Amino acid sequence: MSNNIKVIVAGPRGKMGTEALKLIEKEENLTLVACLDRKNGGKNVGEIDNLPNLDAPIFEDPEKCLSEIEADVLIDLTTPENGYKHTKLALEHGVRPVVGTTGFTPEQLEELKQLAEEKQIGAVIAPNFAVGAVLMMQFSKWAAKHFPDVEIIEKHHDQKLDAPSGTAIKTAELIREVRESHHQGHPNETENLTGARGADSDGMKIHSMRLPGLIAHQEVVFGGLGQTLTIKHDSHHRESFMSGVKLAAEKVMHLEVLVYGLEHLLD
Ligand SMILES: NC(=O)C1=CN([C@@H]2O[C@H](COP(=O)(O)OP(=O)(O)OC[C@H]3O[C@@H](n4cnc5c(N)ncnc54)[C@H](OP(=O)(O)O)[C@@H]3O)[C@@H](O)[C@H]2O)C=CC1
Ligand SMILES: O=C(O)C1=N[C@H](C(=O)O)C[C@H](O)C1
Repeated sequence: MSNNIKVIVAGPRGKMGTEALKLIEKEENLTLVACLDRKNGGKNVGEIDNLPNLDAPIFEDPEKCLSEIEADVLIDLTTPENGYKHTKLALEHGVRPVVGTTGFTPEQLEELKQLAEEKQIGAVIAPNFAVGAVLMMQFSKWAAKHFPDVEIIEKHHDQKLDAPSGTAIKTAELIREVRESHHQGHPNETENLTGARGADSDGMKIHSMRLPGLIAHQEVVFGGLGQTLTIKHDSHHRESFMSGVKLAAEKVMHLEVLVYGLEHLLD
């Protein structure tokens, strides 16, 4: 374990960013050296209402932040567009990105992977930092070997920007590694209301629900002759993601490539 990891957090006022600051506040081996926000530039974290009382400057300009601050890791919990820009800039400045932000395109992921390889800098992009969710995805991959007919139902709070969730996309990708590509349902089925059958990923269906009161939940439902199997995970609180964020911040210090998914860091 690295002793003192100097961390920049992007998106500190967000739901996840604030939770990440609380994590850093209580972990002795993590030190907050700056935050990247889209307001409050020039202020100190400790001055901002509802944020932990941590002593670190806030920057609005990512280039300035990464040039002026000596940091080991950038934890990004922002939006797809900004998260991608921050990750790229961090790699260019030799700062290891730990990215929870979802909604990157496959092309962006590939570009970031190549950049990390070129710079020989570790990076972690994890669509879900909750260990239970990682297990749910791995169990689903196993189940899909035996049950090739599967639908994914992901349920999130109604402030979420991207659909389907990064977790649902990653689950479908893992299932695709073992499932023979085929259309599901009746070959002549019609949608009398557009979208009724959900999004299509290689014949698998993905359904996205957005409601107040939800946090982050997913069910992977497999159907076989005379039986169904449901693999389900619920994050009831954003604390559920923080042990994964900590693990990623520690492990990324020893990586020289980009890894996509927390499963690559778990024993
Ligand atoms: N990997 C995982 O385990 C998890 C990933 N996520 C993902 O993390 C991301 C954040 O989620 P969540 O915290 O719920 O979202 P929030 O909307 O609560 O937080 C996002 C924060 O990012 C800020 N922001 C936007 N653009 C910038 C920028 N250019 N520079 C600095 N800050 C910026 C926003 O500022 P403002 O308030 O001004 O809009 C906001 O405070 C999402 O992509 C989500 O899918 C979420 C949960 C778990
Ligand atoms: O936006 C969220 O809240 C979450 N986003 C991630 C995703 O898109 O999968 C992880 C988790 O589901 C919460």
